[in-house]
Amino acid sequence: ASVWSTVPQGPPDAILGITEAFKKDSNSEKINLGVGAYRDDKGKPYVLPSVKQAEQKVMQQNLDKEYAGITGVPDFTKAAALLAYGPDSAPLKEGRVAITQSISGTGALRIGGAFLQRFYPGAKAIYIPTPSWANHKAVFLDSGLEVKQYRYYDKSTIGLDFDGMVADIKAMPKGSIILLHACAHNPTGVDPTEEQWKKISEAVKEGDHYPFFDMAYQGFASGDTDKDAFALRYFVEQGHTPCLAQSFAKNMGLYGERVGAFSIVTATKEEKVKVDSQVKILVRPLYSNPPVHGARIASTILNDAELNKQWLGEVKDMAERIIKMRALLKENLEKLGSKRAWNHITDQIGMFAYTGLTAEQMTKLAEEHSVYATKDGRISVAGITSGNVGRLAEAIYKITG
Ligand SMILES: Cc1[nH+]cc(COP(=O)(O)O)c(CN[C@@H](CCC(=O)O)C(=O)O)c1O
Repeated sequence: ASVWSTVPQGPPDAILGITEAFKKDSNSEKINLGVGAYRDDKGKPYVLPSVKQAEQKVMQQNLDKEYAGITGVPDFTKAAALLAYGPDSAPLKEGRVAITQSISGTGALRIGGAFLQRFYPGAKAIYIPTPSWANHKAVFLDSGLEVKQYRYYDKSTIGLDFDGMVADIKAMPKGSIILLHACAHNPTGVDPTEEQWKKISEAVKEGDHYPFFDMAYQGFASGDTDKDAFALRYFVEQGHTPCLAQSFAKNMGLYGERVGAFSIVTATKEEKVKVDSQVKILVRPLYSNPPVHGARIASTILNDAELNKQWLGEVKDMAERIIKMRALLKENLEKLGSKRAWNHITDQIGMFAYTGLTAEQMTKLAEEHSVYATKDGRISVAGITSGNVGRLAEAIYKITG
């Protein structure tokens, strides 16, 4: 038999597989609400003008193509840490934040998972919300961690199961690792309020748990990068020493450039130096050092006052377009006479709306109406345009009434 004759056929990716199905559909009116990637009101991918300008600035510098250091472009990682933790962050000012560039958010999560597997003094298990991003479980299992779950989403209210979440945090063995979506929870779009975050911080501290923040949408949720970093910064102010995965895929539209960062808040500068050394030892055999182009673009935007201001405006515009599409979809469904309550569509925040539709209904949406989205009922609101929202509402109404 051939050497690979025993390789089994694997299933298509829950999220990226939707785009494949979408591409195969010849219906000119087809709508792709699958992958969480921003689209403009014409349904086209959007390269931010600030990114185009930053890229031109980078090209004009005629930089070389030498290897970056293992932890990447320093001007990028410094600026990424400042964006996340904020100018008033004590650990940042005291030089206690270890940070490395990563292959976008996924790479940051993977470095984090592997680092925790190697050095976390407690149980090598991570608790992720129910539900969570479809790739979280695989990233952490492949990092060698056990993956457990905590209650997060309440199907009956299509909102946060706050009591369940806090009860589960309190029930976790002391010193457990807990993954928290910093803002714009994927796939539900349901975020804790600031008051609820404060209680979650207390529960995490009570259990001496270790918080791992995944911030893939900073700026993209509310349109304000400081507001979207509230949970992370509050936890740090409360004395937690979290680690953080950052992605610039969505808020800078750098999806394919793979720009991200992984950081760890340490207790002292000495500890930070040791942690840095072990992150380098972990990254070197993984991919040695990261791609420089996307990081140079992001660094140019973050470090140039003019471009940074322009970028913040563009992120706000993207967030606002999504918020508008939420309202339009709800309006259209109500206009059609739908008997269902759709306020969750506008109450939710960030890239996704968790519709509450069943897997069968999502399959029908695709097969009968050429509307493509993930089977869990999540739709990427960014795929909605003023041109297709009417047809989308009709399709949903025909299926749900
Ligand atoms: C919560 C979360 N964390 C990390 C990532 C990783 O992103 P990146 O920086 O590109 O590695 C994503 C992207 N998830 C959307 C994009 C497609 C994907 O699944 O990947 C999505 O859920 O559609 C997330 O939604």
